[in-house]
Amino acid sequence: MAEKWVLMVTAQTPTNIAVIKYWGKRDENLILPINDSISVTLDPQHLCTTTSVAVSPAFTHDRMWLNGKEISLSGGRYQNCLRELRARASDVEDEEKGIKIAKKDWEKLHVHIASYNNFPTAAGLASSAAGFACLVFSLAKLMNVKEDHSKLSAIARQGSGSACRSLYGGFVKWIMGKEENGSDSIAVQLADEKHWGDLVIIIAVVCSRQKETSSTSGMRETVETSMLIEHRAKEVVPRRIIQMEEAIKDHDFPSFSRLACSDSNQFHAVCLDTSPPIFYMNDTSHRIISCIEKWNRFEGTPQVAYTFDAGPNAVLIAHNRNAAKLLLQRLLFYFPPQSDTDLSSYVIGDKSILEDAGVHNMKDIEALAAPPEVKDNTPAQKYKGDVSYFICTRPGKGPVLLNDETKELLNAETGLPN
Ligand SMILES: Nc1ncnc2c1ncn2[C@@H]1O[C@H](COP(=O)(O)OP(=O)(O)OP(=O)(O)O)[C@@H](O)[C@H]1O
Ligand SMILES: C[C@@](O)(CCOP(=O)(O)OP(=O)(O)O)CC(=O)O
Repeated sequence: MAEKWVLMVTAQTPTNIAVIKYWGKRDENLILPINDSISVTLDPQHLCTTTSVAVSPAFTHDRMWLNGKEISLSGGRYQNCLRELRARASDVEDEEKGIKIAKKDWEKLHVHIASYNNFPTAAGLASSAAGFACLVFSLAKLMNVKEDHSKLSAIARQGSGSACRSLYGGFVKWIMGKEENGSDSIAVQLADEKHWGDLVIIIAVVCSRQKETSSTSGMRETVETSMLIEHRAKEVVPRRIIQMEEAIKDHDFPSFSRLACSDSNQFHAVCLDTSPPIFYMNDTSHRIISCIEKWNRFEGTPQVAYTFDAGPNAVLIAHNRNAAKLLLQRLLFYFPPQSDTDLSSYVIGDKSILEDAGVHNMKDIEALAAPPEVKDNTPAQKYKGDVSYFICTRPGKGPVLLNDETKELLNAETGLPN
Protein backbone atom coordinates (compact mmCIF):
# COMPACT_ATOMS: atom_id res chain seq x y z
CA MET A 1 0.00 0.00 0.00
CA ALA A 2 2.75 2.43 1.05
CA GLU A 3 4.41 1.92 -2.35
CA LYS A 4 1.35 3.05 -4.32
CA TRP A 5 1.67 6.79 -3.90
CA VAL A 6 2.08 9.28 -6.73
CA LEU A 7 3.47 12.76 -6.03
CA MET A 8 2.77 15.36 -8.71
CA VAL A 9 3.58 18.98 -9.60
CA THR A 10 2.08 21.02 -12.46
CA ALA A 11 3.54 24.22 -13.83
CA GLN A 12 3.01 26.69 -16.64
CA THR A 13 5.83 28.42 -18.50
CA PRO A 14 5.83 31.15 -21.15
CA THR A 15 7.55 31.30 -24.48
CA ASN A 16 9.86 34.16 -25.43
CA ILE A 17 10.87 36.11 -28.51
CA ALA A 18 14.44 37.31 -28.93
CA VAL A 19 14.95 40.95 -29.89
CA ILE A 20 18.73 40.43 -30.00
CA LYS A 21 19.14 36.94 -31.40
CA TYR A 22 21.04 33.87 -30.24
CA TRP A 23 22.48 32.14 -33.31
CA GLY A 24 25.57 29.96 -33.05
CA LYS A 25 27.11 27.73 -30.38
CA ARG A 26 30.64 27.40 -29.06
CA ASP A 27 29.73 24.10 -27.35
CA GLU A 28 27.08 21.85 -28.92
CA ASN A 29 26.62 19.52 -25.96
CA LEU A 30 26.39 22.08 -23.16
CA ILE A 31 24.60 24.55 -25.51
CA LEU A 32 26.90 27.52 -24.97
CA PRO A 33 26.28 30.46 -27.33
CA ILE A 34 28.72 32.68 -29.20
CA ASN A 35 26.93 35.87 -28.11
CA ASP A 36 24.59 37.27 -25.46
CA SER A 37 20.91 37.61 -26.41
CA ILE A 38 17.89 39.54 -25.11
CA SER A 39 14.25 38.49 -25.23
CA VAL A 40 10.74 39.54 -24.30
CA THR A 41 8.68 36.93 -22.50
CA LEU A 42 5.20 36.53 -24.02
CA ASP A 43 2.04 36.43 -21.93
CA PRO A 44 1.39 32.78 -20.95
CA GLN A 45 -2.33 33.50 -21.15
CA HIS A 46 -1.96 33.28 -24.92
CA LEU A 47 1.14 31.14 -25.54
CA CYS A 48 2.41 28.69 -22.96
CA THR A 49 3.41 25.20 -22.04
CA THR A 50 1.76 23.30 -19.21
CA THR A 51 3.69 20.37 -17.77
CA SER A 52 2.80 17.86 -15.06
CA VAL A 53 5.60 15.78 -13.55
CA ALA A 54 5.07 12.90 -11.18
CA VAL A 55 7.18 10.46 -9.19
CA SER A 56 6.13 7.09 -7.79
CA PRO A 57 7.94 3.95 -6.63
CA ALA A 58 5.58 2.13 -9.01
CA PHE A 59 7.12 3.77 -12.12
CA THR A 60 9.56 1.46 -13.89
CA HIS A 61 11.29 4.00 -16.15
CA ASP A 62 11.27 7.70 -17.02
CA ARG A 63 8.49 8.45 -19.54
CA MET A 64 7.21 11.54 -21.34
CA TRP A 65 4.08 12.45 -23.30
CA LEU A 66 4.09 15.58 -25.48
CA ASN A 67 0.70 16.86 -26.63
CA GLY A 68 -0.81 13.47 -25.77
CA LYS A 69 1.74 11.29 -27.64
CA GLU A 70 4.47 9.34 -25.90
CA ILE A 71 7.94 10.54 -26.94
CA SER A 72 11.36 9.14 -26.19
CA LEU A 73 13.44 10.70 -23.42
CA SER A 74 16.61 9.00 -24.67
CA GLY A 75 17.88 12.13 -26.47
CA GLY A 76 20.93 13.81 -24.97
CA ARG A 77 19.09 17.06 -24.24
CA TYR A 78 16.40 15.42 -22.08
CA GLN A 79 19.03 13.20 -20.43
CA ASN A 80 21.26 16.18 -19.60
CA CYS A 81 18.37 18.05 -17.95
CA LEU A 82 17.24 14.99 -15.96
CA ARG A 83 20.79 14.23 -14.79
CA GLU A 84 21.46 17.83 -13.69
CA LEU A 85 18.17 17.99 -11.77
CA ARG A 86 18.61 14.61 -10.05
CA ALA A 87 22.07 15.68 -8.92
CA ARG A 88 20.53 18.69 -7.16
CA ALA A 89 17.42 17.03 -5.71
CA SER A 90 16.76 17.27 -1.94
CA ASP A 91 14.66 15.48 0.66
CA VAL A 92 10.92 15.77 0.03
CA GLU A 93 8.19 15.20 2.59
CA ASP A 94 4.44 15.32 2.07
CA GLU A 95 2.96 14.85 5.53
CA GLU A 96 -0.62 14.79 4.31
CA LYS A 97 0.06 11.89 1.96
CA GLY A 98 2.59 10.26 4.28
CA ILE A 99 5.32 10.42 1.61
CA LYS A 100 9.01 10.75 2.41
CA ILE A 101 11.68 10.81 -0.31
CA ALA A 102 15.30 11.03 0.80
CA LYS A 103 17.81 12.93 -1.36
CA LYS A 104 19.62 9.71 -2.32
CA ASP A 105 16.33 8.04 -3.44
CA TRP A 106 16.03 10.36 -6.45
CA GLU A 107 18.76 8.43 -8.27
CA LYS A 108 16.56 5.30 -8.25
CA LEU A 109 13.09 6.81 -8.59
CA HIS A 110 11.53 7.33 -12.04
CA VAL A 111 9.45 10.24 -13.27
CA HIS A 112 6.51 10.65 -15.64
CA ILE A 113 6.23 13.92 -17.59
CA ALA A 114 3.21 15.10 -19.57
CA SER A 115 3.35 18.37 -21.44
CA TYR A 116 0.99 20.36 -23.60
CA ASN A 117 1.71 23.42 -25.76
CA ASN A 118 -1.32 25.63 -26.39
CA PHE A 119 0.19 26.65 -29.76
CA PRO A 120 1.77 24.74 -32.70
CA THR A 121 4.89 22.71 -31.81
CA ALA A 122 8.11 23.08 -33.87
CA ALA A 123 6.58 25.80 -36.07
CA GLY A 124 8.94 28.61 -35.18
CA LEU A 125 6.88 29.73 -32.19
CA ALA A 126 9.57 28.71 -29.68
CA SER A 127 7.87 25.57 -28.36
CA SER A 128 11.26 24.17 -27.34
CA ALA A 129 11.87 27.29 -25.23
CA ALA A 130 8.62 27.08 -23.25
CA GLY A 131 8.80 23.27 -23.24
CA PHE A 132 12.25 22.80 -21.74
CA ALA A 133 11.80 25.71 -19.31
CA CYS A 134 8.60 24.07 -18.06
CA LEU A 135 10.17 20.62 -17.81
CA VAL A 136 13.07 21.97 -15.74
CA PHE A 137 10.94 24.27 -13.58
CA SER A 138 8.34 21.62 -12.72
CA LEU A 139 10.89 18.85 -12.04
CA ALA A 140 12.93 21.25 -9.88
CA LYS A 141 9.81 21.87 -7.77
CA LEU A 142 8.97 18.16 -7.57
CA MET A 143 12.54 17.27 -6.57
CA ASN A 144 12.87 20.20 -4.16
CA VAL A 145 15.88 21.60 -6.00
CA LYS A 146 16.88 24.60 -3.90
CA GLU A 147 18.46 26.70 -6.61
CA ASP A 148 17.39 30.11 -7.89
CA HIS A 149 15.93 30.72 -11.34
CA SER A 150 19.31 31.69 -12.81
CA LYS A 151 20.81 28.33 -11.82
CA LEU A 152 17.73 26.57 -13.21
CA SER A 153 18.14 28.58 -16.42
CA ALA A 154 21.57 26.96 -16.88
CA ILE A 155 19.87 23.55 -16.78
CA ALA A 156 17.04 24.57 -19.14
CA ARG A 157 19.73 25.90 -21.49
CA GLN A 158 20.96 22.33 -21.92
CA GLY A 159 17.52 21.36 -23.25
CA SER A 160 17.34 24.22 -25.76
CA GLY A 161 19.38 27.41 -25.64
CA SER A 162 16.46 29.82 -25.88
CA ALA A 163 14.68 27.93 -23.05
CA CYS A 164 16.94 29.53 -20.45
CA ARG A 165 15.28 32.90 -21.13
CA SER A 166 11.79 31.49 -20.38
CA LEU A 167 12.63 31.11 -16.66
CA TYR A 168 11.79 34.80 -16.21
CA GLY A 169 8.99 37.15 -17.18
CA GLY A 170 9.41 40.56 -18.81
CA PHE A 171 12.76 41.37 -20.42
CA VAL A 172 15.53 38.82 -20.13
CA LYS A 173 19.21 38.63 -21.01
CA TRP A 174 21.05 35.36 -21.61
CA ILE A 175 24.65 36.05 -20.64
CA MET A 176 26.87 33.89 -22.86
CA GLY A 177 29.45 33.31 -20.08
CA LYS A 178 33.12 32.41 -20.32
CA GLU A 179 33.48 29.19 -18.35
CA GLU A 180 34.07 25.97 -20.25
CA ASN A 181 31.61 24.07 -18.04
CA GLY A 182 28.85 26.61 -18.80
CA SER A 183 28.22 27.53 -15.15
CA ASP A 184 28.12 31.25 -15.98
CA SER A 185 26.00 30.91 -19.13
CA ILE A 186 22.74 31.90 -17.46
CA ALA A 187 19.66 34.07 -17.92
CA VAL A 188 18.98 37.15 -15.81
CA GLN A 189 15.91 39.37 -15.70
CA LEU A 190 16.48 42.92 -16.97
CA ALA A 191 13.00 44.19 -16.05
CA ASP A 192 9.69 42.55 -15.20
CA GLU A 193 6.61 42.52 -17.44
CA LYS A 194 5.10 45.60 -15.78
CA HIS A 195 8.13 47.75 -16.54
CA TRP A 196 6.97 48.43 -20.11
CA GLY A 197 3.34 47.39 -19.90
CA ASP A 198 2.24 49.55 -22.87
CA LEU A 199 3.81 47.25 -25.45
CA VAL A 200 1.40 45.15 -27.49
CA ILE A 201 2.61 42.14 -29.48
CA ILE A 202 0.89 40.78 -32.59
CA ILE A 203 2.17 37.54 -34.11
CA ALA A 204 1.31 36.84 -37.72
CA VAL A 205 1.34 33.06 -38.07
CA VAL A 206 2.35 32.80 -41.69
CA CYS A 207 2.70 29.07 -41.78
CA SER A 208 2.30 26.58 -38.96
CA ARG A 209 3.81 23.61 -40.81
CA GLN A 210 6.97 22.10 -39.35
CA LYS A 211 10.06 23.80 -40.74
CA GLU A 212 12.77 22.36 -42.99
CA THR A 213 15.92 23.42 -41.15
CA SER A 214 15.82 23.27 -37.35
CA SER A 215 17.44 26.06 -35.38
CA THR A 216 19.97 23.55 -34.05
CA SER A 217 21.26 22.39 -37.44
CA GLY A 218 20.80 25.82 -39.04
CA MET A 219 23.05 27.57 -36.55
CA ARG A 220 25.62 24.78 -36.73
CA GLU A 221 25.84 25.22 -40.51
CA THR A 222 26.09 29.01 -40.11
CA VAL A 223 29.00 28.72 -37.65
CA GLU A 224 30.76 26.26 -39.98
CA THR A 225 30.34 28.19 -43.23
CA SER A 226 29.43 31.87 -42.75
CA MET A 227 32.10 34.55 -42.71
CA LEU A 228 29.67 37.16 -41.45
CA ILE A 229 28.72 35.33 -38.26
CA GLU A 230 32.04 36.02 -36.54
CA HIS A 231 31.75 39.74 -37.21
CA ARG A 232 28.17 39.67 -35.91
CA ALA A 233 29.03 37.78 -32.70
CA LYS A 234 32.24 39.70 -31.90
CA GLU A 235 31.55 43.24 -33.10
CA VAL A 236 27.85 43.86 -33.68
CA VAL A 237 25.96 42.02 -30.94
CA PRO A 238 28.05 43.22 -27.95
CA ARG A 239 27.31 46.84 -28.89
CA ARG A 240 23.64 46.12 -29.55
CA ILE A 241 23.25 44.36 -26.20
CA ILE A 242 24.38 47.50 -24.36
CA GLN A 243 22.11 49.72 -26.49
CA MET A 244 19.13 47.39 -26.12
CA GLU A 245 19.51 47.26 -22.33
CA GLU A 246 19.51 51.08 -22.29
CA ALA A 247 16.47 51.28 -24.59
CA ILE A 248 14.51 48.90 -22.35
CA LYS A 249 15.54 50.73 -19.17
CA ASP A 250 14.53 54.12 -20.65
CA HIS A 251 11.36 52.92 -22.47
CA ASP A 252 13.03 54.30 -25.59
CA PHE A 253 10.82 52.76 -28.29
CA PRO A 254 12.57 54.27 -31.36
CA SER A 255 15.91 52.72 -30.27
CA PHE A 256 14.25 49.47 -29.19
CA SER A 257 12.55 49.17 -32.55
CA ARG A 258 15.58 50.04 -34.68
CA LEU A 259 17.76 47.56 -32.79
CA ALA A 260 15.20 44.73 -32.87
CA CYS A 261 14.50 45.14 -36.61
CA SER A 262 18.20 45.43 -37.52
CA ASP A 263 19.09 42.41 -35.44
CA SER A 264 16.35 40.28 -36.96
CA ASN A 265 17.46 41.33 -40.44
CA GLN A 266 21.10 40.58 -39.63
CA PHE A 267 20.19 37.14 -38.25
CA HIS A 268 18.42 36.34 -41.55
CA ALA A 269 21.39 37.78 -43.44
CA VAL A 270 23.79 35.34 -41.75
CA CYS A 271 21.34 32.55 -42.60
CA LEU A 272 21.60 33.65 -46.24
CA ASP A 273 25.40 33.78 -45.87
CA THR A 274 25.36 30.10 -44.80
CA SER A 275 26.30 27.45 -47.34
CA PRO A 276 23.91 26.15 -48.56
CA PRO A 277 21.84 29.26 -47.74
CA ILE A 278 18.98 28.95 -45.27
CA PHE A 279 15.71 30.75 -46.02
CA TYR A 280 13.43 31.07 -43.03
CA MET A 281 11.35 34.02 -44.22
CA ASN A 282 9.06 33.84 -47.24
CA ASP A 283 7.32 36.38 -49.51
CA THR A 284 4.65 37.05 -46.89
CA SER A 285 7.34 37.75 -44.26
CA HIS A 286 8.99 40.20 -46.67
CA ARG A 287 5.66 41.91 -47.40
CA ILE A 288 5.06 42.39 -43.68
CA ILE A 289 8.52 43.95 -43.30
CA SER A 290 7.83 46.35 -46.20
CA CYS A 291 4.47 47.32 -44.73
CA ILE A 292 6.02 48.15 -41.32
CA GLU A 293 9.05 49.93 -42.79
CA LYS A 294 6.83 52.08 -45.03
CA TRP A 295 4.52 52.98 -42.16
CA ASN A 296 7.36 53.74 -39.69
CA ARG A 297 9.00 56.01 -42.29
CA PHE A 298 5.72 57.76 -43.04
CA GLU A 299 5.18 58.51 -39.34
CA GLY A 300 8.77 59.76 -38.96
CA THR A 301 9.28 57.65 -35.84
CA PRO A 302 8.88 53.88 -35.34
CA GLN A 303 5.40 52.72 -34.35
CA VAL A 304 6.10 49.01 -34.53
CA ALA A 305 9.16 46.72 -34.37
CA TYR A 306 9.32 43.44 -36.27
CA THR A 307 11.34 40.35 -35.55
CA PHE A 308 11.43 36.88 -37.15
CA ASP A 309 12.89 33.70 -35.65
CA ALA A 310 13.78 30.55 -37.57
CA GLY A 311 10.55 30.58 -39.57
CA PRO A 312 8.30 32.89 -41.60
CA ASN A 313 6.09 34.07 -38.70
CA ALA A 314 6.30 37.78 -37.91
CA VAL A 315 6.41 38.96 -34.31
CA LEU A 316 5.34 42.61 -34.30
CA ILE A 317 5.85 44.73 -31.20
CA ALA A 318 3.71 47.88 -31.12
CA HIS A 319 4.67 50.90 -29.03
CA ASN A 320 1.24 51.11 -27.37
CA ARG A 321 -2.42 50.21 -27.83
CA ASN A 322 -3.04 52.95 -30.36
CA ALA A 323 -0.14 51.76 -32.53
CA ALA A 324 -1.42 48.17 -32.11
CA LYS A 325 -4.89 49.19 -33.30
CA LEU A 326 -3.45 50.90 -36.39
CA LEU A 327 -1.18 47.90 -36.98
CA LEU A 328 -4.02 45.39 -36.84
CA GLN A 329 -6.06 47.52 -39.26
CA ARG A 330 -3.13 47.47 -41.69
CA LEU A 331 -2.53 43.75 -41.28
CA LEU A 332 -6.20 42.92 -41.87
CA PHE A 333 -6.29 45.29 -44.84
CA TYR A 334 -3.31 43.63 -46.59
CA PHE A 335 -3.93 40.07 -45.35
CA PRO A 336 -7.70 39.52 -45.15
CA PRO A 337 -8.86 36.01 -44.24
CA GLN A 338 -10.28 33.55 -46.76
CA SER A 339 -14.02 34.09 -47.11
CA ASP A 340 -14.85 30.86 -45.25
CA THR A 341 -12.71 31.81 -42.21
CA ASP A 342 -14.34 32.77 -38.96
CA LEU A 343 -13.06 36.12 -37.58
CA SER A 344 -12.93 34.71 -34.04
CA SER A 345 -10.37 32.10 -35.15
CA TYR A 346 -8.48 34.55 -37.41
CA VAL A 347 -7.54 36.95 -34.61
CA ILE A 348 -6.95 35.11 -31.34
CA GLY A 349 -5.49 36.00 -27.94
CA ASP A 350 -6.31 39.47 -26.60
CA LYS A 351 -9.33 40.26 -28.78
CA SER A 352 -9.79 43.71 -27.24
CA ILE A 353 -7.34 45.03 -29.86
CA LEU A 354 -9.86 43.97 -32.53
CA GLU A 355 -12.52 45.99 -30.72
CA ASP A 356 -10.16 49.00 -30.64
CA ALA A 357 -9.62 48.55 -34.38
CA GLY A 358 -13.39 48.75 -34.87
CA VAL A 359 -13.46 45.32 -36.54
CA HIS A 360 -16.46 43.25 -35.45
CA ASN A 361 -17.12 41.13 -38.55
CA MET A 362 -15.86 40.30 -42.04
CA LYS A 363 -17.67 43.28 -43.54
CA ASP A 364 -15.61 45.60 -41.33
CA ILE A 365 -12.43 44.05 -42.78
CA GLU A 366 -13.66 44.59 -46.35
CA ALA A 367 -14.46 48.20 -45.46
CA LEU A 368 -10.95 48.99 -44.14
CA ALA A 369 -9.41 51.91 -46.04
CA ALA A 370 -5.93 51.74 -47.56
CA PRO A 371 -3.34 53.12 -45.10
CA PRO A 372 -2.38 56.77 -45.80
CA GLU A 373 1.25 55.80 -46.54
CA VAL A 374 0.04 54.01 -49.70
CA LYS A 375 0.42 56.40 -52.61
CA ASP A 376 -2.94 57.46 -54.06
CA ASN A 377 -2.06 56.50 -57.61
CA THR A 378 -0.98 52.91 -56.85
CA PRO A 379 -3.85 50.67 -55.75
CA ALA A 380 -2.73 48.60 -52.74
CA GLN A 381 -2.45 44.89 -53.46
CA LYS A 382 -4.09 42.49 -51.00
CA TYR A 383 -2.88 39.00 -50.09
CA LYS A 384 -5.96 37.08 -49.04
CA GLY A 385 -5.23 33.89 -47.09
CA ASP A 386 -1.43 34.37 -46.92
CA VAL A 387 -1.55 34.65 -43.12
CA SER A 388 -3.04 31.65 -41.24
CA TYR A 389 -4.06 33.70 -38.18
CA PHE A 390 -2.94 36.47 -35.82
CA ILE A 391 -2.22 36.17 -32.09
CA CYS A 392 -2.57 39.37 -30.02
CA THR A 393 -0.55 39.30 -26.84
CA ARG A 394 1.78 41.34 -24.59
CA PRO A 395 4.89 40.96 -22.41
CA GLY A 396 4.12 38.39 -19.72
CA LYS A 397 5.18 36.76 -16.49
CA GLY A 398 7.57 33.89 -15.85
CA PRO A 399 6.87 30.28 -14.76
CA VAL A 400 4.22 29.56 -12.15
CA LEU A 401 3.07 26.49 -10.25
CA LEU A 402 -0.55 25.54 -10.89
CA ASN A 403 -2.52 24.34 -7.89
CA ASP A 404 -5.68 23.67 -9.87
CA GLU A 405 -6.27 19.90 -10.08
CA THR A 406 -8.27 20.32 -13.29
CA LYS A 407 -5.07 21.50 -15.04
CA GLU A 408 -3.16 18.32 -14.15
CA LEU A 409 -2.10 16.31 -17.20
CA LEU A 410 -1.35 13.09 -15.29
CA ASN A 411 -3.77 10.98 -13.29
CA ALA A 412 -3.21 11.50 -9.55
CA GLU A 413 -3.61 7.75 -8.83
CA THR A 414 -1.90 6.07 -11.79
CA GLY A 415 0.56 8.76 -12.93
CA LEU A 416 -0.50 8.10 -16.54
CA PRO A 417 -1.82 10.79 -18.93
CA ASN A 418 -5.39 11.92 -18.26
N1 LIG B 1 6.25 21.06 -24.09
C1 LIG B 1 7.42 20.53 -24.40
N2 LIG B 1 8.12 19.84 -23.46
C2 LIG B 1 9.33 19.33 -23.75
N3 LIG B 1 9.92 19.44 -24.95
C3 LIG B 1 9.27 20.11 -25.91
C4 LIG B 1 8.00 20.69 -25.68
N4 LIG B 1 7.59 21.31 -26.81
C5 LIG B 1 8.56 21.11 -27.72
N5 LIG B 1 9.57 20.40 -27.19
C6 LIG B 1 10.79 19.95 -27.85
O1 LIG B 1 11.17 20.94 -28.77
C7 LIG B 1 11.21 20.40 -30.10
C8 LIG B 1 10.80 21.47 -31.11
O2 LIG B 1 11.82 22.42 -31.17
P1 LIG B 1 12.14 23.26 -32.47
O3 LIG B 1 13.29 24.14 -32.16
O4 LIG B 1 12.22 22.34 -33.63
O5 LIG B 1 10.81 24.09 -32.71
P2 LIG B 1 10.28 25.40 -32.02
O6 LIG B 1 10.92 25.55 -30.68
O7 LIG B 1 8.79 25.37 -32.04
O8 LIG B 1 10.77 26.50 -33.01
P3 LIG B 1 11.93 27.61 -32.77
O9 LIG B 1 12.87 27.14 -31.71
O10 LIG B 1 12.59 27.76 -34.09
O11 LIG B 1 11.19 28.85 -32.40
C9 LIG B 1 10.26 19.22 -30.05
O12 LIG B 1 10.57 18.27 -31.02
C10 LIG B 1 10.51 18.70 -28.64
O13 LIG B 1 11.67 17.91 -28.58
C1 LIG C 1 16.24 32.06 -33.96
C2 LIG C 1 16.24 31.78 -32.48
O1 LIG C 1 14.92 31.53 -32.07
C3 LIG C 1 17.12 30.58 -32.22
C4 LIG C 1 16.65 29.67 -31.13
O2 LIG C 1 17.37 28.49 -31.15
P1 LIG C 1 17.00 27.25 -30.21
O3 LIG C 1 17.06 27.67 -28.78
O4 LIG C 1 15.73 26.63 -30.67
O5 LIG C 1 18.22 26.31 -30.55
P2 LIG C 1 18.91 25.15 -29.70
O6 LIG C 1 19.72 25.80 -28.61
O7 LIG C 1 19.76 24.39 -30.66
O8 LIG C 1 17.78 24.31 -29.13
C5 LIG C 1 16.81 33.02 -31.79
C6 LIG C 1 16.61 33.15 -30.31
O9 LIG C 1 15.63 32.65 -29.76
O10 LIG C 1 17.45 33.85 -29.70
